[in-house]
Amino acid sequence: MESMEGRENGLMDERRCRLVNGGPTNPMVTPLLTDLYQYTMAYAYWKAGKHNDRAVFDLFFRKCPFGGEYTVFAGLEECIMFIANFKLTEENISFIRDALPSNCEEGFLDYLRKLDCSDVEVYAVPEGSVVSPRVPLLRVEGPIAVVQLLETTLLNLVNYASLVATNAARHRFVAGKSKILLEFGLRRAQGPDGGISASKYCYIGGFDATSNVLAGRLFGIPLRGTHSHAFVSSFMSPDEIVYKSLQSFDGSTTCEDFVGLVQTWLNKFQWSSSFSGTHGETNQSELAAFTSYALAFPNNFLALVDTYDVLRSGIPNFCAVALALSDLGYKAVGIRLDSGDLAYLSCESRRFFRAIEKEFKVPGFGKMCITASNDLNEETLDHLNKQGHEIDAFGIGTYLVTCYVQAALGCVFKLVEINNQPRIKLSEDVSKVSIPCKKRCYRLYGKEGYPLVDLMTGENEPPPKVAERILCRHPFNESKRAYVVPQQVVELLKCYWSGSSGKAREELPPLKDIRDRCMKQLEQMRPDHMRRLNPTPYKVSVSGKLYDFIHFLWLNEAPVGELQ
Ligand SMILES: Nc1ncnc2c1ncn2[C@@H]1O[C@H](COP(=O)(O)OP(=O)(O)OP(=O)(O)O)[C@@H](O)[C@H]1O
Ligand SMILES: O=P(O)(O)OC[C@H]1O[C@H](OP(=O)(O)OP(=O)(O)O)[C@H](O)[C@@H]1O
Ligand SMILES: O=C(O)c1cccnc1
Ligand SMILES: [Mg+2]
Repeated sequence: MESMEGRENGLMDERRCRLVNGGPTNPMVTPLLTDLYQYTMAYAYWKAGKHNDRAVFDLFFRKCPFGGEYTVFAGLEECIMFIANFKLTEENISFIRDALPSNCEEGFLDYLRKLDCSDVEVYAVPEGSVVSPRVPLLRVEGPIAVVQLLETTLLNLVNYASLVATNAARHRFVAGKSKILLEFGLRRAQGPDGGISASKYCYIGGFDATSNVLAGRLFGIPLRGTHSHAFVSSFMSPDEIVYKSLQSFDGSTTCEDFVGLVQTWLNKFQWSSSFSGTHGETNQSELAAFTSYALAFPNNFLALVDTYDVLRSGIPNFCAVALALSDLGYKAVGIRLDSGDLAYLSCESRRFFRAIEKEFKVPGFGKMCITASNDLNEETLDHLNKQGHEIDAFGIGTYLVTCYVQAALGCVFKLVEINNQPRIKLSEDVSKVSIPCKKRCYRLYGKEGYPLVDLMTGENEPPPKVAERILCRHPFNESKRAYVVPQQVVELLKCYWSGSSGKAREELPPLKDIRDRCMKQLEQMRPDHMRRLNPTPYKVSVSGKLYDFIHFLWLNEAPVGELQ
């Protein structure tokens, strides 16, 4: 399916420059896109003279979405652009003044006037990485009042991005590498930002293209599309077609009556022994629509074949037009099925295409691209695979972009250290206890090249070394521990923002590189972590030293109960 051909419109570099200078994609991403309590806390920190206390926060999630054991991290570029451009305007400041209680001191407004992220540092896992619960995706360090003000916006930028990228990756996993995946969700997405974000992050997660024109413009994502039922049903009869001539592909001849040529082909099916009985009269208004589309796009002809009757009308009509094009040296692209039993209809369509290739000696006709759409999701892709089908490309909208199976990822932003003092957040629910300290995080790989475990250590602990045995402990379950001899050690958190400190930081890569990273990392995962049913949990652990410290702090902070 080549219509509206994938245009890698070379915008990637231009886009990056625009972003660096212009800030996040969505102009609503400003310091006011936050919860009120971030400003009330900032005021209270300021009032207590504590606003410049040095804080470290971790942004992480607690459980992989969709019942899986992997998550794709996305949204980092937008976070860094937000931080780089974090500055309150006078208008913002006067709005905050009105939003806070009237007894708040004016001095706070002067403080807000000078506020930016020049004293903030962000360490993050590279965007497009496969990540696991509890491991910080971002570690944000800086004056507590400023970092507190970043919380909601950073969570907003990471939560949906990572959820939908993971959803896309899961659809890719079920569809298989060889299939074309098209994101068709804009009309069903949760508002304009939902639509644009879905297109960007589904591309990272492994989709090939989008129908969303603005996403193509903004991010250089390949654009693809077919046509709708409205186009088909807008035609009444072939008599409507006024401009009937079509030049051959090589420009050497002109067919003055392309409509007639199509009709000749349709008649041939009726007389051919191979096709007799497969169809009677086809729908003439549909034939008119297909013929018109071919006249408009002779190089990119495809047809939505389910408006009237796929096998009795859509397919023979499509084939008649495709064969007429073939007479003039053009190669049709294929069909789209948007209703009915997609497995059955795709197999029958393929059978018809192959029969035509054989009967009329048109090489390649049997390989015509079959696209399917209509409420597709991971589950239906899996069912289609089990039944056997002949679909080459899937157009997926609603279930993909709305993340129908799971509404949110549940990333949180927790204080782990203040003025070099580690902090812990306790909970009755062990999975909600935060892991204290400014940490370093590593991915340890085993002999077979698979990642074995993600390991968190204290900041000043020596890093794990290749071929050296290291104890990895479950952060909360005493009995779960293992020695690991890594064959490769990769540090996960890298510096992406260093304020005005001059410290070296990572470049923000083009979207295509982020997508490549994602594809590569997903391929590297051990297959049992990836399976849809009861996947093996991927291990996330802490060093022995960090384990001891967590439990020391836990006992220190938790009040001892008294039984009466
Ligand atoms: N072979 C198949 N196996 C499993 N699910 C399928 C198969 N073929 C289609 N589906 C799914 O079944 C559902 C059919 O939905 P529905 O009955 O609403 O559509 P339809 O009647 O085919 O088309 P429409 O109402 O849009 O004309 C869709 O979610 C589709 O993705
Ligand atoms: O089904 P989705 O995964 O959301 O994919 C996008 C859908 O949008 C289009 O039609 P639309 O749904 O607007 O109308 P139709 O289904 O009635 O043809 C298209 O034909 C798909 O069916
Ligand atoms: O191009 C298409 O076929 C398309 C685009 C959006 C939604 N449904 C279909
Ligand atoms: Mg639909």
